[in-house]
Amino acid sequence: MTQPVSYFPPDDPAARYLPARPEPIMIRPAETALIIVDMQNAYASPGGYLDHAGFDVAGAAPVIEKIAEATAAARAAGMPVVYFQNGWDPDYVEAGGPGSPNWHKSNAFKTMRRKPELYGKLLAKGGWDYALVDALQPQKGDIKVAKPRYSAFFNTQLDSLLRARGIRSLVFTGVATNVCVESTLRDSFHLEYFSVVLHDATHHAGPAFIQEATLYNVEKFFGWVSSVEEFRNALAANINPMLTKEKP
Ligand SMILES: NC(=O)N/C=C\C(=O)O
Repeated sequence: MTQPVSYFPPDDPAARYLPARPEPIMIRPAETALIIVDMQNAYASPGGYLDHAGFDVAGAAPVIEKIAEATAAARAAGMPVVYFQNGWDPDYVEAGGPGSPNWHKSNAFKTMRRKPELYGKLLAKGGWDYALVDALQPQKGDIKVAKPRYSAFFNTQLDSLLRARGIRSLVFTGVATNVCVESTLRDSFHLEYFSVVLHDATHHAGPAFIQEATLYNVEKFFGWVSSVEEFRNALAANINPMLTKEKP
């Protein structure tokens, strides 16, 4: 067994050994949150914002199933589940207007300028596009974070909500790997969280190489990369393998 990264004694009985790249990492379920990034119709459904903007969303369907699996495993382990929802009020005041780079760079705004009939629909709170996909609905007690920009740590209560629960590790799923997942994960690194991406529970916006680019960045610079199966197995194990005689 490869020596894992750990911020606590790795033979803690409450800890779980999560295989990951570039090395395994120990997580304590009670100090870990499962993060579900922007699984809204906008990003994961045909007819949503990304689809209108010309991105291929076909890969989102298997990701929805994988996130459901990861969520069930997290719930069974007593791990908090956090849902992000990206967007703005229906008048787009929160989007910033021409004084904000968001108004110029957002592909939702570019699309609405090209197709004015979509104005007030894309990523507008209260609408279908903004809503979370039916298959991934929060349950009572889950944490919901509405975010107005790519990083969920910006202009939200996310950091306080996590710190108040003693969360030290984050496990990321959702869309888009290279935009909101990566932006939030980068900020999490600077805020001293240990972050893992479940690669098969994320989908990118853009060409296939950009998924690999983000996973490379995470593995090399900002965190760890694992899979839903490894996450499920780690949580299902009822004994910390670092306690056994086989430990390195
Ligand atoms: N959730 C995301 O990664 N969003 C990406 C693009 C956008 O919101 O315009």
